Amino acid sequence: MSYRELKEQVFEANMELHHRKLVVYTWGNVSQIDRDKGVVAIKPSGVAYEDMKVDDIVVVDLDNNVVEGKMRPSSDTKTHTHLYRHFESIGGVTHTHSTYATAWAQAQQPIPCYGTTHADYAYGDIPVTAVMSDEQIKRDYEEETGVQITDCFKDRSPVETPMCIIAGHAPFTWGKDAAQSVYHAVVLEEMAKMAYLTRTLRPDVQPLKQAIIDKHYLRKHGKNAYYGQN
Ligand SMILES: O=C(CO)[C@@H](O)[C@@H](O)COP(=O)(O)O
Repeated sequence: MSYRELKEQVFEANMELHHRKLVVYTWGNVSQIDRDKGVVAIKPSGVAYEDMKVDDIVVVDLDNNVVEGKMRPSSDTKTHTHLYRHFESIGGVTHTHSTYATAWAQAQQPIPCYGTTHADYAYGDIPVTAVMSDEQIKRDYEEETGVQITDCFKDRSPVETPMCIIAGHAPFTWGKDAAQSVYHAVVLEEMAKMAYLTRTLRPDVQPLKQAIIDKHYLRKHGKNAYYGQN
């Protein structure tokens, strides 16, 4: 894929985030990797979605050096590249400050799987990172954000749970490409809203029983999946 094609896909994915009303002003970013070339295209930092153009998308390598582009890349670039280096199957990453997912992040609570809408997309709860230490914040904040995320996935699959919420901050989602990572950001926001409403209606509600989680997740994503047409 040419840099131009990669930048166009990343631009479209960023615009989809805006179109879905998951970002206000500049509060989010989407990237996509070309693993053959070892480069990532990402939104420029601090540019309003209304003003952004394809040529503003910045291409960086996996060590965060700018390879192409006149603008400074997203301030969260190091988190994105950390995820690409550690989750080898992913091709796109999205970060938003969408309201309900961010509320769970600020409450520093994982999002429990209360229903089948959630189980259709993520296998179990949505993990929340640990709160960063002062030392980590000083060391390399954006890289450490990535470390906090990958630490949550030592015992779980980033394919089965393509999303995480960052304590005190906001969500990150990922997928096979930029478009799918945005799709997961939209899904996460709906899941977070439903979970919030569920717990508000019934504070002592328990997570969905495992057999139903298994049924819903696996009928859509398991090796014998039968949901949809593929
Ligand atoms: O998390 C934050 C701000 O808290 C950032 O993701 C958000 O403002 C977007 O930053 P960039 O414009 O991508 O540098």
